[in-house]
Amino acid sequence: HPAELSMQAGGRGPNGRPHPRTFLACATAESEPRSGERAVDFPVCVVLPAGGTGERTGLQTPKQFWSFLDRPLISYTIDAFERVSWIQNVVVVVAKENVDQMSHIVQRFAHRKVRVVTGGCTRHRSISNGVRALAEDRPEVVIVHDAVRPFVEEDFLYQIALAAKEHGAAGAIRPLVSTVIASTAEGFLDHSLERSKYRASETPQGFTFDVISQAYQRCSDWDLEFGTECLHLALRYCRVHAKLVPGPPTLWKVTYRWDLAAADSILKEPMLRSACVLSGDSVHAATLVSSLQKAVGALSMKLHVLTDLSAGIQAFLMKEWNYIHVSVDVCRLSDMEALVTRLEVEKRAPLCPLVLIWVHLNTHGDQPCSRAEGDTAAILDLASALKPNKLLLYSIQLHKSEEPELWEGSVSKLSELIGVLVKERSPALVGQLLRA
Ligand SMILES: Nc1ccn([C@@H]2O[C@H](COP(=O)(O)OP(=O)(O)OP(=O)(O)O)[C@@H](O)[C@H]2O)c(=O)n1
Ligand SMILES: O=C(CO)[C@H](O)[C@H](O)COP(=O)(O)O
Repeated sequence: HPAELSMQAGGRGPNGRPHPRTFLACATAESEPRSGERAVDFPVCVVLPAGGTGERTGLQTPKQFWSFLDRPLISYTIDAFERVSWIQNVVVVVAKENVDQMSHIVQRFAHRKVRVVTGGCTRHRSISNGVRALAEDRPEVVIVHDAVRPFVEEDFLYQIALAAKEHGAAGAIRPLVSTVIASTAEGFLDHSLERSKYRASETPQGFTFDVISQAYQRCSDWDLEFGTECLHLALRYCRVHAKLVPGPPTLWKVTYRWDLAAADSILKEPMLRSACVLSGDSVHAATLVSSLQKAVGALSMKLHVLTDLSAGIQAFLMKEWNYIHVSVDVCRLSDMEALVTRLEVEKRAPLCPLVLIWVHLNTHGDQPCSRAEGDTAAILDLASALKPNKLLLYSIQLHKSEEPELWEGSVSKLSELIGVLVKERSPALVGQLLRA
């Protein structure tokens, strides 16, 4: 016997389609300053050079505008600075032809500390323009950070800011991965450097405002054209020996095409680890969730189970990237809409798309559930309306078999599907009915 799935539509427009929803355009929950971090007690501003073309990626789109989960790379980097409460302004330097695009990104992702400035034809010229734009602010310290290094952490920025204030300049370093050698004009080995004595210079780098602005005022056109190192300008033109601070490997610069793939997987990694399950209080749902806990454990995923949408769950709703809503036998569209409304209020302009998986558990009969054509269309409608708002709604149906082997197989399939949906976050599959 097919299960009795009743869909009760709610919150629909005159044409029967769900009302389009709009997230509030305000600061992201992810951008709120984290409490408990150490704060510097002097003014710090940031220059993000983002005026390059990204030639080495071989792509038409400059890498800083390459999209990850529907958000450009530059926006992740900006977010890493905006969430630091003691950073005042972020000057983003872009090529003239990208100023409009950048302003649109600032608006779309509700960046609130950003000023957009036009760059130059080399990295040094772009940074120099960015520093000049801070002349009126005259912060104590200026942090310079490549826009294409999105994974910088607050704790490391704190170390750089403090060292810059104390020593005039400071920069991140990493061990070299290859030995540096010099070649003769004919292409033969001339000499090699003793690798343990050298370090790779990375960003962030910090400078007192006076040091960085004087360095750029005094340096030559040759430096601006061919130089690659701000710390060198501080040494050469201000006699400041920068303090070198060992940084984490995640500071690496997106340079080649495969770096884009690495960035994509690092950005998605935290989203794979957990999901918030709204199970209701039915015994069948509890059985499903307990079996599912074990199955997703194999994917190194944890489930936080909540039995209803009542108060006290705000913390979970805010933190999570993935939600699983379990309905047993009766699937009410209005329940799903209540959850969606709650998520929209709690998450506000999420950094990345949220995954919402609606699990329909059928406990009647021995056949997989079927659904009337209209019900499937209603879910598809709701999912399409939510997609532009970064809520990806999927649905999976499964049958509660009394045969342990069949039941185990279904739960294992369900866990596999959840793993894939959470990992891929594919807009193409929203609203589709999957079967476990
Ligand atoms: N005229 C330039 C050139 C580079 N940059 C920025 O400097 C950072 C580091 O430079 P790099 O990795 O060399 O970027 P691209 O110059 O874009 O890359 P490529 O050399 O492959 O073209 C990047 O954020 C880049 O946008 C800049 O602001 N202005
Ligand atoms: O690490 C850096 C600072 O020292 C810069 O990112 C690096 O110098 C940029 O150089 P290029 O644009 O040639 O990659």
